[in-house]
Amino acid sequence: MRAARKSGAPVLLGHTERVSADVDPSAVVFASRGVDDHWFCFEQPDRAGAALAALGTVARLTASGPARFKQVAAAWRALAATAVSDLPDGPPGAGLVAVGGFAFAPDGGKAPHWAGFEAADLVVPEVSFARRGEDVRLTLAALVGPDDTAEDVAARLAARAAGLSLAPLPLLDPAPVGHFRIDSVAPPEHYEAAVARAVERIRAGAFEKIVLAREVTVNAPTAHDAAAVFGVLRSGFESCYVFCAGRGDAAFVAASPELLVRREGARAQTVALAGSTRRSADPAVDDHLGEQLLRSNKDREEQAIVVRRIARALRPHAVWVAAPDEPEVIKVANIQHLATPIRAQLAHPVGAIELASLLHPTPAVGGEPHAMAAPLIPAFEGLDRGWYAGAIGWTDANDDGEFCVALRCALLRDTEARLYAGVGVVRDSDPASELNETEIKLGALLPILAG
Ligand SMILES: C=C(O[C@H]1C=CC=C(C(=O)O)[C@@H]1O)C(=O)O
Repeated sequence: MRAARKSGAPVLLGHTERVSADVDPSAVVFASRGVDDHWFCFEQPDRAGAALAALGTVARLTASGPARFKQVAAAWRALAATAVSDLPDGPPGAGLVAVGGFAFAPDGGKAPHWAGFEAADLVVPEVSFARRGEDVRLTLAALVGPDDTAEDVAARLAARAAGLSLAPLPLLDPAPVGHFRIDSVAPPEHYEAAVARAVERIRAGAFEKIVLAREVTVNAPTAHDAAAVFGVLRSGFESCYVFCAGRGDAAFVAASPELLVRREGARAQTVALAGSTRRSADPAVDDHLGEQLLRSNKDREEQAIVVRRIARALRPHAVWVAAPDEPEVIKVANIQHLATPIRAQLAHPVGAIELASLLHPTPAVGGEPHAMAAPLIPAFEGLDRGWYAGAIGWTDANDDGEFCVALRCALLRDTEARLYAGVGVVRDSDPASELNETEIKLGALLPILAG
């Protein structure tokens, strides 16, 4: 109150406390949503149950255009600079945070179905939970005005906390009654033709790589249940970033294998992910497929382009950037990829949002050189990517945070789901194989959403 009165402006207040290890942060958020609430759940189950789940809106920071990362970072910094909260303690993400996402394109998400998902869109939540292992913290936040009394603010926070429900996540109906309709928004032949045209341009020397995506819709007989879908994803894709961001009656949900950036103090971490092959239920065949991927010149080049660009983007801001010479194969439920973990020691304070902006879009989702490929992506794809292939995550009051790349995702609104999957196209890409690769990637969510 004193800080607000002194400045004459509202001040962000945060109170954090430890809660029982039994509290399931995402389940609480899903169960406690009101119709107008924004919500956000972000987990990586394999990393000691790492979770950040948030509900409600103290402030919403939005922007559009090429400076959108910078603009929301500045707005968050202004709020965090005068904030009053407990000393930082507990797992990453405990305390005051801003959570949300950035569309792939600077002005992305203009199509009607992306309504509510702004090109840069962070929410400072009223309630947030952070978990690592057995340590679960609850943070309650409010904007305190010069005329507020301590009793008013305490009553507001207590009312929010009292409205939280501990119900578990709902189960997905295993045998829904009715008919599901699956449609490729553009015919698959169009996609193959786009890949063929991109390959021609690459061979003519216009650019090195471009990522082209498809959109597939699933119309269900009843409304898609984002909470149940999230529950299935987090138990089937434990190594992935499983997230769900809610805006009104829409939810954007995913199980993404790709970290865009994690910033902890002066350390930044990312991964160069590209090159894909399917999984097999037979372990010997599965390993053989992984070996083939490691030996595929086409996939190695596709992935090396990503490593080079990330290192180039980080170097001007880092004391050192470290990456192994050879990629490794990572296996996710339905797919395997080439991956190179990349770490950097920052030379000066660059916040998590600025790091995301330096790296986004990597050639795992954009192209190389990006300036040449960028205008061709919407032209070849004929779709509004919205938040697909954008950056989703959170940042705290110290500008630490974590953003993943929104892959293997779907936008759910009522009975409609829109799924997105793309592939990296290089000079040796074969249109039919690339179409098949989109089917493998769509296979992460299709069986869950299409009954
Ligand atoms: C663009 C996507 O995946 C990227 C990440 C890993 C492997 C990729 C590939 O092999 O093409 C893509 O670059 C997607 O899943 O929609």
